[in-house]
Amino acid sequence: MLYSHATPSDKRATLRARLAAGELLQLPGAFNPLSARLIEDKGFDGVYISGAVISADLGLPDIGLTTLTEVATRSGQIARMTNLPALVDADTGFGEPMNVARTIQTLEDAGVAGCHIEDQVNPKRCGHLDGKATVDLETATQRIRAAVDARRDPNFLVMARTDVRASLDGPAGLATAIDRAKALVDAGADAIFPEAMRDLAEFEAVAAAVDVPVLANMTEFGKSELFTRDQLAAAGVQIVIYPVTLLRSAMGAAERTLDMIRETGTQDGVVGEMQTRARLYELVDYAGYNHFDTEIFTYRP
Ligand SMILES: C[C@](O)(C(=O)O)[C@H](CC(=O)O)C(=O)O
Repeated sequence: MLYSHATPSDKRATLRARLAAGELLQLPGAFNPLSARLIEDKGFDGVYISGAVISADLGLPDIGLTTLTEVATRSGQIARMTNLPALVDADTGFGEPMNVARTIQTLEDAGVAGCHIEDQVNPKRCGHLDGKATVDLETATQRIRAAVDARRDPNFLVMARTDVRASLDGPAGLATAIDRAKALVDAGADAIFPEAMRDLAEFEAVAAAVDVPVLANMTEFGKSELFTRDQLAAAGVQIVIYPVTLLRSAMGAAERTLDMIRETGTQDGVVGEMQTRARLYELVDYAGYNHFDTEIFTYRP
Protein backbone atom coordinates (compact mmCIF):
# COMPACT_ATOMS: atom_id res chain seq x y z
CA MET A 1 0.00 0.00 0.00
CA LEU A 2 1.83 3.07 -1.23
CA TYR A 3 -0.89 5.67 -0.86
CA SER A 4 0.64 8.27 1.45
CA HIS A 5 -0.85 8.44 4.95
CA ALA A 6 1.95 9.83 7.11
CA THR A 7 1.66 13.55 7.89
CA PRO A 8 4.67 15.88 7.65
CA SER A 9 4.93 15.96 11.44
CA ASP A 10 4.81 12.13 11.64
CA LYS A 11 7.62 11.92 9.10
CA ARG A 12 9.76 14.45 10.96
CA ALA A 13 9.21 12.69 14.28
CA THR A 14 10.14 9.32 12.74
CA LEU A 15 13.29 10.76 11.21
CA ARG A 16 14.34 12.34 14.51
CA ALA A 17 13.70 9.15 16.46
CA ARG A 18 15.67 6.99 14.04
CA LEU A 19 18.62 9.36 14.08
CA ALA A 20 18.51 9.54 17.88
CA ALA A 21 18.59 5.73 17.96
CA GLY A 22 21.90 5.88 16.09
CA GLU A 23 20.62 4.28 12.89
CA LEU A 24 22.23 4.83 9.50
CA LEU A 25 19.63 6.07 6.99
CA GLN A 26 19.95 5.81 3.21
CA LEU A 27 18.20 8.44 1.09
CA PRO A 28 18.30 8.08 -2.69
CA GLY A 29 17.47 11.25 -4.62
CA ALA A 30 13.92 11.29 -6.00
CA PHE A 31 13.90 13.06 -9.36
CA ASN A 32 10.11 13.17 -9.38
CA PRO A 33 7.18 12.03 -7.19
CA LEU A 34 6.98 8.66 -8.97
CA SER A 35 10.61 7.84 -8.21
CA ALA A 36 9.91 8.68 -4.53
CA ARG A 37 7.24 5.96 -4.64
CA LEU A 38 9.83 3.52 -5.97
CA ILE A 39 12.31 4.48 -3.25
CA GLU A 40 9.65 3.81 -0.61
CA ASP A 41 8.60 0.53 -2.21
CA LYS A 42 12.22 -0.70 -2.19
CA GLY A 43 12.44 -0.15 1.56
CA PHE A 44 14.68 2.91 1.82
CA ASP A 45 14.61 5.20 4.85
CA GLY A 46 13.86 8.51 3.19
CA VAL A 47 14.10 10.49 -0.01
CA TYR A 48 16.55 13.23 -0.87
CA ILE A 49 15.52 16.13 -3.09
CA SER A 50 18.59 17.39 -4.89
CA GLY A 51 19.16 20.94 -6.05
CA ALA A 52 21.33 19.62 -8.88
CA VAL A 53 18.43 17.43 -10.02
CA ILE A 54 15.76 20.14 -9.74
CA SER A 55 18.03 22.43 -11.79
CA ALA A 56 18.99 19.78 -14.36
CA ASP A 57 15.35 18.80 -14.73
CA LEU A 58 14.67 22.38 -15.85
CA GLY A 59 17.70 22.25 -18.16
CA LEU A 60 19.65 24.61 -15.89
CA PRO A 61 23.12 24.38 -14.34
CA ASP A 62 23.28 23.96 -10.54
CA ILE A 63 24.39 27.52 -9.74
CA GLY A 64 21.47 28.77 -7.70
CA LEU A 65 19.29 29.86 -10.63
CA THR A 66 16.22 28.12 -9.27
CA THR A 67 13.93 30.11 -6.99
CA LEU A 68 12.62 29.21 -3.54
CA THR A 69 9.14 28.89 -5.04
CA GLU A 70 10.34 26.38 -7.66
CA VAL A 71 12.26 24.32 -5.10
CA ALA A 72 9.42 24.35 -2.56
CA THR A 73 6.80 23.46 -5.17
CA ARG A 74 8.79 20.52 -6.49
CA SER A 75 9.67 19.39 -2.96
CA GLY A 76 6.01 19.47 -1.95
CA GLN A 77 5.00 17.43 -4.99
CA ILE A 78 7.57 14.79 -4.08
CA ALA A 79 7.12 14.82 -0.29
CA ARG A 80 3.36 14.42 -0.36
CA MET A 81 3.51 11.30 -2.51
CA THR A 82 5.51 9.24 -0.05
CA ASN A 83 5.28 8.18 3.57
CA LEU A 84 9.04 8.60 3.86
CA PRO A 85 10.67 11.74 5.27
CA ALA A 86 12.16 13.96 2.56
CA LEU A 87 15.30 16.06 3.00
CA VAL A 88 15.78 18.89 0.54
CA ASP A 89 18.80 20.79 -0.70
CA ALA A 90 18.15 24.47 0.09
CA ASP A 91 21.50 25.60 -1.36
CA THR A 92 22.63 28.85 0.34
CA GLY A 93 19.12 29.50 1.70
CA PHE A 94 18.16 31.88 -1.13
CA GLY A 95 19.75 35.03 0.20
CA GLU A 96 20.50 36.79 3.46
CA PRO A 97 19.65 35.31 6.90
CA MET A 98 16.20 36.91 6.66
CA ASN A 99 15.63 35.01 3.41
CA VAL A 100 16.89 31.83 5.08
CA ALA A 101 14.16 32.22 7.71
CA ARG A 102 11.49 32.46 5.04
CA THR A 103 13.03 29.51 3.19
CA ILE A 104 12.69 27.30 6.27
CA GLN A 105 9.05 28.21 6.84
CA THR A 106 8.22 27.73 3.16
CA LEU A 107 9.87 24.30 3.13
CA GLU A 108 8.07 23.34 6.35
CA ASP A 109 4.80 24.27 4.63
CA ALA A 110 5.83 22.13 1.64
CA GLY A 111 5.86 19.13 4.00
CA VAL A 112 9.52 18.17 3.91
CA ALA A 113 11.26 16.81 6.98
CA GLY A 114 14.34 18.99 6.82
CA CYS A 115 16.85 20.73 4.59
CA HIS A 116 20.48 21.72 4.37
CA ILE A 117 21.88 25.23 4.11
CA GLU A 118 25.45 25.62 2.85
CA ASP A 119 28.24 28.12 3.38
CA GLN A 120 29.07 28.85 -0.26
CA VAL A 121 28.93 32.36 -1.69
CA ASN A 122 26.35 33.18 -4.31
CA PRO A 123 26.36 32.06 -7.07
CA LYS A 124 26.96 28.60 -5.60
CA ARG A 125 28.40 25.66 -7.53
CA CYS A 126 28.27 21.88 -7.39
CA GLY A 127 30.14 20.85 -4.23
CA HIS A 128 32.47 18.56 -6.15
CA LEU A 129 33.85 21.17 -8.55
CA ASP A 130 37.02 23.17 -7.97
CA GLY A 131 37.16 26.91 -7.55
CA LYS A 132 34.35 27.33 -5.03
CA ALA A 133 34.32 30.16 -2.50
CA THR A 134 32.74 30.11 0.92
CA VAL A 135 31.41 32.90 3.12
CA ASP A 136 33.14 33.76 6.40
CA LEU A 137 32.28 31.80 9.51
CA GLU A 138 30.13 34.57 10.99
CA THR A 139 27.90 34.66 7.90
CA ALA A 140 27.73 30.85 7.80
CA THR A 141 26.63 30.61 11.44
CA GLN A 142 24.11 33.46 10.99
CA ARG A 143 22.43 31.45 8.23
CA ILE A 144 22.05 28.47 10.56
CA ARG A 145 20.85 30.56 13.51
CA ALA A 146 18.22 32.18 11.30
CA ALA A 147 17.10 28.74 10.09
CA VAL A 148 16.81 27.27 13.56
CA ASP A 149 14.94 30.31 14.94
CA ALA A 150 12.48 30.30 12.04
CA ARG A 151 11.24 26.73 12.22
CA ARG A 152 7.89 26.15 13.89
CA ASP A 153 8.09 22.37 14.09
CA PRO A 154 11.00 21.60 16.44
CA ASN A 155 11.45 18.29 14.62
CA PHE A 156 12.21 20.00 11.28
CA LEU A 157 15.84 19.01 10.68
CA VAL A 158 18.18 21.91 9.96
CA MET A 159 21.41 20.54 8.49
CA ALA A 160 24.48 22.68 7.93
CA ARG A 161 26.61 21.93 4.90
CA THR A 162 30.16 23.17 4.69
CA ASP A 163 31.96 23.38 1.37
CA VAL A 164 35.34 24.51 2.69
CA ARG A 165 37.00 21.12 2.09
CA ALA A 166 36.90 21.36 -1.73
CA SER A 167 38.59 24.76 -1.75
CA LEU A 168 41.51 23.79 0.51
CA ASP A 169 43.75 20.84 -0.30
CA GLY A 170 45.53 18.74 2.26
CA PRO A 171 45.15 18.54 6.05
CA ALA A 172 44.32 22.26 6.32
CA GLY A 173 41.13 21.65 4.33
CA LEU A 174 39.93 18.94 6.67
CA ALA A 175 40.89 20.90 9.80
CA THR A 176 38.99 23.96 8.56
CA ALA A 177 35.95 21.82 7.73
CA ILE A 178 35.99 20.34 11.24
CA ASP A 179 36.29 23.77 12.88
CA ARG A 180 33.37 24.99 10.80
CA ALA A 181 31.31 21.92 11.58
CA LYS A 182 31.75 22.51 15.32
CA ALA A 183 30.79 26.18 15.03
CA LEU A 184 27.73 25.30 12.94
CA VAL A 185 26.61 22.79 15.58
CA ASP A 186 27.07 25.49 18.24
CA ALA A 187 24.84 27.72 16.10
CA GLY A 188 22.10 25.07 16.35
CA ALA A 189 22.60 22.74 13.37
CA ASP A 190 20.92 19.35 13.89
CA ALA A 191 23.26 17.57 11.48
CA ILE A 192 26.43 18.28 9.53
CA PHE A 193 26.98 17.72 5.80
CA PRO A 194 30.74 17.89 5.19
CA GLU A 195 30.90 18.25 1.41
CA ALA A 196 33.56 16.63 -0.79
CA MET A 197 35.32 14.51 1.84
CA ARG A 198 38.21 12.65 0.22
CA ASP A 199 38.16 9.35 2.11
CA LEU A 200 36.59 7.40 4.94
CA ALA A 201 39.08 8.71 7.48
CA GLU A 202 37.83 12.23 6.75
CA PHE A 203 34.22 11.27 7.40
CA GLU A 204 35.36 9.53 10.56
CA ALA A 205 37.23 12.63 11.76
CA VAL A 206 34.19 14.87 11.26
CA ALA A 207 31.85 12.37 12.94
CA ALA A 208 34.19 12.12 15.92
CA ALA A 209 34.37 15.91 16.26
CA VAL A 210 30.63 16.65 16.48
CA ASP A 211 27.83 15.16 18.54
CA VAL A 212 25.14 15.41 15.83
CA PRO A 213 24.51 13.10 12.84
CA VAL A 214 26.90 13.43 9.90
CA LEU A 215 25.74 13.13 6.29
CA ALA A 216 27.77 11.51 3.51
CA ASN A 217 27.14 12.57 -0.09
CA MET A 218 27.68 9.53 -2.30
CA THR A 219 27.41 11.36 -5.59
CA GLU A 220 29.04 9.78 -8.62
CA PHE A 221 31.89 11.35 -10.61
CA GLY A 222 32.78 13.63 -7.70
CA LYS A 223 35.63 14.01 -5.24
CA SER A 224 34.44 11.36 -2.79
CA GLU A 225 34.94 7.66 -3.39
CA LEU A 226 31.73 5.62 -3.35
CA PHE A 227 31.64 3.79 -0.04
CA THR A 228 29.23 1.08 1.07
CA ARG A 229 26.59 1.56 3.75
CA ASP A 230 28.61 -0.63 6.12
CA GLN A 231 31.84 1.31 5.54
CA LEU A 232 30.05 4.59 6.22
CA ALA A 233 28.32 3.22 9.30
CA ALA A 234 31.70 2.12 10.66
CA ALA A 235 33.00 5.66 10.05
CA GLY A 236 30.17 7.06 12.19
CA VAL A 237 28.03 8.46 9.35
CA GLN A 238 24.24 8.39 9.91
CA ILE A 239 22.69 9.84 6.75
CA VAL A 240 23.78 8.76 3.26
CA ILE A 241 22.42 10.51 0.17
CA TYR A 242 22.60 9.33 -3.44
CA PRO A 243 21.45 12.65 -4.90
CA VAL A 244 21.70 12.26 -8.67
CA THR A 245 21.97 8.45 -8.88
CA LEU A 246 18.43 7.71 -10.08
CA LEU A 247 18.40 10.59 -12.57
CA ARG A 248 21.72 9.42 -14.01
CA SER A 249 20.45 5.83 -14.22
CA ALA A 250 17.17 6.83 -15.84
CA MET A 251 18.87 9.19 -18.30
CA GLY A 252 21.46 6.51 -19.13
CA ALA A 253 18.63 4.09 -19.93
CA ALA A 254 16.79 6.77 -21.93
CA GLU A 255 19.91 7.40 -24.05
CA ARG A 256 20.30 3.69 -24.79
CA THR A 257 16.65 3.44 -25.79
CA LEU A 258 16.81 6.47 -28.08
CA ASP A 259 19.96 5.08 -29.72
CA MET A 260 18.23 1.74 -30.24
CA ILE A 261 15.22 3.36 -31.95
CA ARG A 262 17.53 5.44 -34.16
CA GLU A 263 19.70 2.45 -35.07
CA THR A 264 17.14 -0.31 -35.48
CA GLY A 265 13.91 1.56 -36.12
CA THR A 266 12.17 0.11 -33.05
CA GLN A 267 12.47 -0.03 -29.28
CA ASP A 268 11.63 -3.74 -29.29
CA GLY A 269 15.16 -4.76 -28.22
CA VAL A 270 14.98 -2.85 -24.94
CA VAL A 271 11.38 -3.52 -23.87
CA GLY A 272 12.65 -6.29 -21.57
CA GLU A 273 14.56 -3.69 -19.53
CA MET A 274 11.60 -1.36 -19.16
CA GLN A 275 9.28 -1.02 -16.21
CA THR A 276 6.09 -2.81 -17.23
CA ARG A 277 2.66 -1.21 -17.46
CA ALA A 278 1.50 -3.30 -14.49
CA ARG A 279 4.45 -2.26 -12.31
CA LEU A 280 3.97 1.41 -13.20
CA TYR A 281 0.29 1.18 -12.24
CA GLU A 282 1.25 -0.51 -8.97
CA LEU A 283 3.38 2.52 -8.05
CA VAL A 284 0.74 5.01 -9.17
CA ASP A 285 -1.48 4.01 -6.27
CA TYR A 286 -4.10 6.56 -5.32
CA ALA A 287 -7.26 6.12 -3.26
CA GLY A 288 -7.58 2.47 -4.19
CA TYR A 289 -7.95 3.15 -7.92
CA ASN A 290 -7.38 0.02 -10.01
CA HIS A 291 -6.30 0.77 -13.57
CA PHE A 292 -7.37 -2.66 -14.75
CA ASP A 293 -10.88 -2.42 -13.30
CA THR A 294 -13.37 -2.61 -16.14
CA GLU A 295 -16.13 -0.89 -14.20
CA ILE A 296 -16.58 2.87 -14.32
CA PHE A 297 -14.62 4.18 -11.33
CA THR A 298 -16.52 5.44 -8.35
CA TYR A 299 -14.75 6.41 -5.16
CA ARG A 300 -14.41 3.42 -2.86
CA PRO A 301 -12.51 4.36 0.28
C1 LIG B 1 24.29 17.32 -3.27
C2 LIG B 1 24.18 18.29 -4.39
O1 LIG B 1 24.26 19.60 -3.87
C3 LIG B 1 22.82 18.19 -5.06
O2 LIG B 1 22.37 19.21 -5.58
O3 LIG B 1 22.26 17.11 -5.10
C4 LIG B 1 25.27 18.12 -5.48
C5 LIG B 1 25.28 16.78 -6.15
C6 LIG B 1 26.10 16.72 -7.43
O4 LIG B 1 26.15 17.69 -8.19
O5 LIG B 1 26.61 15.63 -7.73
C7 LIG B 1 26.61 18.50 -4.85
O6 LIG B 1 26.95 19.68 -4.92
O7 LIG B 1 27.29 17.63 -4.30
